Parts: sequence; C-alpha cells; structure tokens
Amino acid sequence: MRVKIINNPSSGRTIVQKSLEIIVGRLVLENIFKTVDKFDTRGKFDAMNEVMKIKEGEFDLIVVVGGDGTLNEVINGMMKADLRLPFAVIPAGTVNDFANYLSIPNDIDGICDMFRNGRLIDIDVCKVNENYFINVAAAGLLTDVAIKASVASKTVFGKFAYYAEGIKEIPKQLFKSIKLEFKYNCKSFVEDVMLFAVLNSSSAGGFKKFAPQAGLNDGKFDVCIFKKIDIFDAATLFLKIIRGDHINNENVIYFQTDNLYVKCLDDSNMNIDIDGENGGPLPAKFEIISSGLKIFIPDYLKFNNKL
Ligand SMILES: Nc1ncnc2c1ncn2[C@@H]1O[C@H](COP(=O)(O)OP(=O)(O)OP(=O)(O)O)[C@@H](O)[C@H]1O
Repeated sequence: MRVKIINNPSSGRTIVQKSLEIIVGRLVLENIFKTVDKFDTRGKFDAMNEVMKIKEGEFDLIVVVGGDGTLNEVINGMMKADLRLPFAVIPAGTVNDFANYLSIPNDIDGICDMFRNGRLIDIDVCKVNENYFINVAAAGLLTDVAIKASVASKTVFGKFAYYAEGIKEIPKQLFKSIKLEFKYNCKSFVEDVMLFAVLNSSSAGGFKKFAPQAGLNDGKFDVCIFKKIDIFDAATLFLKIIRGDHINNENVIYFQTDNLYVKCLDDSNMNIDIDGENGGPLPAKFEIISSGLKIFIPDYLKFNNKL
C-alpha cells in the first residue's frame, strides 16, 4: 500500500503519536506499507489543505493520526476535492468518538494487525451546509464545550478537560432554550430545544449509545432532539443517555432521515459543532452521501451487525 499519513502531533495526550515510528517501521519491514509520506499538521485546516493537494492515483490509503477534529478535516479535504481514497484511523485524540464506535485499537500490536488483516467497508458521509462530517453535528447546550477546552488542557488532562469545561458551562446554559423549526420529508414542527444532534455513528460526546439505532452505512442519519426541561428531569435524562434508553423519553424526539433542515425562530445566535469543531451558524441543511467513502477497519469487526 502507498500510504499518506496525516498526523496531528498535538491531539489527545500525544501518546499514540510517539509510537507512530514503531508502527510504520514494522509495517514497512513487512512490506505492507510500500511507500509512506507523513505530514504533520501545525494548526487549523492544515490537514484539510494537505489532503486537497493529493492527486488521484498517488496513494492507496490515507491514514489519519489524531482525534475527531483531524479526521473531520481529512474527510472535508477529500469530499471538497472529490478525492475518494480509502482512509484508516489511528485514534490519537481526546475522545475519539468515531474510532471508539468502530472499536479501532489504539495499541501498537492492535494497530499493526488492523493494517495486516483489515478490510474496507463503505460508510455514509453527512453534509451540513457546505461542510462534511462522518460522526456528529450538534447545536445547543454544551455542544461548544469541545471548542472551548484548550489544546493544552486536553493534552494534560485528556477527557477531563471536557468534563471540567462542561461543569463550568452547565449553570450558565441550563436555563436557556432555543425555538427551532425542523423540516424533513415534507413534515415540519417547532420545538423549544436545549440541544439537538445529527449522528452518523451512535457515539457522541463520549456517550457510546447516544443514537442507539444508528448505522454507518444505512443511508440515513439519526436525529436526537432534547426539549427544554428542568434540572431534575435533566439529571434523569443524563443517566438514560449513558444507558442508551433515552430515545423513548417524553423529552426526547428521535427519528431517522436522509434529509433535514433546521432553522432558528428566535434571535439566538446558535452555532453548529461538527465533530468537535465550529461549523458556523444556523440555519442548517443536512444531506447524506450514501456510501460516500471507504474506511479500513480491523477484520474482527465483520461480526458487528451495525456495519
Ligand atoms: N500542531 C498543532 N498544534 C496545535 N493544534 C493543532 C495542531 N495541528 C492541528 N491542530 C488543531 O487540532 C484540532 C483537532 O484536534 P483533534 O480533534 O484531532 O484532537 P482532540 O481535540 O484532542 O480529539 P477529539 O476531537 O477526539 O476529542 C484542529 O482544530 C486543529 O486546529
């Protein structure tokens, strides 16, 4: 395989990145990686811009070393440049929602084994306005936590940086709600909402069962809308989200669709968070590109019926 590595040297706690030479060295010696070209990002949009420079036929696989944000940039680079190269993920971020959903290993032996015995599967790609995502887009209460937690604090504290930022934000945000209009498949409704999320995989914000019915190549995304509730109901709901049994709750609207339009009906300035990065303000038009890309996954995942 001719491989292009896009490495974010600052994502997560920077532990996996330190093992990258060993992983690549082994795979080159075993002749699995025939040529390797590594690019280290230095800041925002570096990963996307580097991917957009790749020429058709130059590589067989893009390997993303980073978290959900780096992966999102690589996906955007490919989709915007109309480059449909297969990609693989070496999870090196703080939360790694997408890689965790696919149970992608993060240890040296597991990663090497994935490249020795893995296989390609099709996955859907979601589009919101002019940007793409493969995991989650969300707006509302606490969705800006990922953006507010600093790179330095994520490197030192890992996931706890998000929890710390979340705890600071809860009292400020819990009493807010936003009036939103949702339209899909000729239906429309208006709701006072605390948060809504549009998911391709089931995992978001570290909650593995956020969208328990989601499938990566079912041609649909799962929409999860949390209505305005009080703090007591919020605590109960929080526990239900951990277990994945929130979707039948009276304060939650959950459905699957391949199209969605969301508009703000009051003067709130609501931004969409796309895979942990700022995706600009509402309104938002969501579309799905069914089987838009191919991802390289470990062989044992064939037993996962969600794929
Ligand atoms: N060399 C660098 N130094 C600092 N920041 C960088 C560098 N390269 C890229 N970035 C920034 O890193 C962000 C992406 O980080 P990424 O999401 O991959 O890691 P994470 O936030 O630790 O993990 P996760 O999103 O899974 O929680 C991008 O917004 C980009 O601006």
